[in-house]
Amino acid sequence: MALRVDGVSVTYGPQVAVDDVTLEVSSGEILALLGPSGCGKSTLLRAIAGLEPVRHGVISYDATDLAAIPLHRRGFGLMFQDGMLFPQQNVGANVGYGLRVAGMNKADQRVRVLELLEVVGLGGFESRQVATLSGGQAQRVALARALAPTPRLMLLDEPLAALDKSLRESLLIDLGSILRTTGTSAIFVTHDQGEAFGIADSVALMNDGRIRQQGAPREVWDNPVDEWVARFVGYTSVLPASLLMPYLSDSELRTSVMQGGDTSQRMALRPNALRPDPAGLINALVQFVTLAPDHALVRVDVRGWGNMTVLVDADSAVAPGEHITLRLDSAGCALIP
Ligand SMILES: Nc1ncnc2c1ncn2[C@@H]1O[C@H](COP(=O)(O)OP(=O)(O)OP(=O)(O)O)[C@@H](O)[C@H]1O
Repeated sequence: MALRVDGVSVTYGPQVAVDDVTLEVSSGEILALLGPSGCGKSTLLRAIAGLEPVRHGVISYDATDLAAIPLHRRGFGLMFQDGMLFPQQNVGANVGYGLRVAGMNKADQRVRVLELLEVVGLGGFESRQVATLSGGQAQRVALARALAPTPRLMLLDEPLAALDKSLRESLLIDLGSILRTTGTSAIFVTHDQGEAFGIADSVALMNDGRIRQQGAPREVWDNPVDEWVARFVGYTSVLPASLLMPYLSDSELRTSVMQGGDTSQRMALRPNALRPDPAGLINALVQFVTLAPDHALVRVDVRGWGNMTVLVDADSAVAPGEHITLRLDSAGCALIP
């Protein structure tokens, strides 16, 4: 066990920014804290860091309450969207900051700085001025600086948000592999689903200050606990299960629906839940088509169901105004409890 957040609330005046949150990060685990803008992710991270007072609840590390322990003695590394490097210092001095503060001797500092620059792929950069770095290089320096004192937990607040898409993708992979090879536990705050699911062992979905669901990425994808979570993780429609029952071929899912026995049961559908099929029994009218290099998303209207999104192969030509038939594929369906 490592970090435990137990019933924690944080308020700004009358506003409750973090509302009774409980979560755990075990040793070596990467937890992604995912949610829309303003849901309270940064506030929770700042409370864990010791930058925000906790109104209710307890934050502890290895069963020690952190309430009386200030930021610099918690042993946590911090990294933000803007690396906040010290502009007057060169790269080596930036990376060595935490080591100087900890009183490490000069020779050991130098060894550690060079080692960390290698880890983040910036070997040979120690004398460079911060102002001459690209955005991606600056974030690598910020990562090296945070990792240098061997933090027991890294707190990362949207560390890639200021970078362009392709750099974000490659740095995400590097970041994940650096955290894993150094065995560093981490909380990674993001509003980007792809980032969260791409890096994390566990994902906590937050909305309105509360954790709505926490679990392994696959578990959250396959078993969203409610409609909000379902839509947030990419389900595009939610319909009464009774409407879909006649088209479900998967016997296990049919049994679950029947066992639920409750006529208000709902089912969430991803775009891959509906597949074009000449023998399909669901009639749909194509409204518009959005092309991507390897697939297309087709907006259709199904009578009684409303607008639905359908995933089709990039080379299967469908056009607005066309009538097509679809079948229901249980692989893209989830029953909402
Ligand atoms: N210092 C502050 N004073 C007052 N209200 C604040 C303060 N910081 C944040 N808030 C409010 O608390 C709520 C949560 O903000 P927070 O920054 O934690 O959200 P977030 O999920 O990190 O959002 P984003 O992804 O946009 O950064 C918001 O409604 C915000 O306006």
